[in-house]
Amino acid sequence: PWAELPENSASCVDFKMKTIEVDGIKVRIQIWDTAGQERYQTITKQYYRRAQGIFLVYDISSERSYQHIMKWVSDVDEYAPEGVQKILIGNKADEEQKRQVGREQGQQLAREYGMDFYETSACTNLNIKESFTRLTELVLQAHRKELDGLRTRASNELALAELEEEEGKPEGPVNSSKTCWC
Ligand SMILES: Nc1nc2c(ncn2[C@@H]2O[C@H](COP(=O)(O)OP(=O)(O)OP(=O)(O)O)[C@@H](O)[C@H]2O)c(=O)[nH]1
Repeated sequence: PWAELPENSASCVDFKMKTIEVDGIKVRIQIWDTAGQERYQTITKQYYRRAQGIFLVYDISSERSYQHIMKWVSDVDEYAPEGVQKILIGNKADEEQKRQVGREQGQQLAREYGMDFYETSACTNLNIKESFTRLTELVLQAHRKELDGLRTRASNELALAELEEEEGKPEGPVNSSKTCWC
């Protein structure tokens, strides 16, 4: 993937790979952490295009970061693929004494956008594994649906082609030697 990186992206995109287990299956995930600052957005938006799952993250100790989520959602809607899976994250849950955004506010916003919601902490590891596993699960589910749809369509088309072939066949020897009953 490095060959496809836009120029100057080193300072605004961090990349990691990780293997996690979902439903007993080992899944290797690529994690792209894009910078939040406005000045990098021409570059970072280009990464949405190939995303399958996205975490929209605010900081529970910053009302401003929470207000920004609407803007992130509209960017994601504009630049990410249609079936992209999204989860809302309220990070820094360990900073209870500095909290400016209530847990219910997070839940409410997530409900409005039809997303799952977690409060996390990168310091205490709260819900880190859970949220990554959930997002991976959602991505796998979405792809399974897509695959099932393709499979159904393919088998319908095959059945239709067989039917057409059958109907198009010239009448066989049994019919051609049929006695006339009239
Ligand atoms: N207490 C606490 N601090 C955190 C947590 N997560 C990140 N931080 C701190 O918050 C600061 C910003 O973290 P970053 O990971 O740089 O945040 P970011 O959203 O990636 O920043 P940009 O993408 O560059 O805008 C750092 O000082 C981190 O140590 C957390 O869960 N709890």
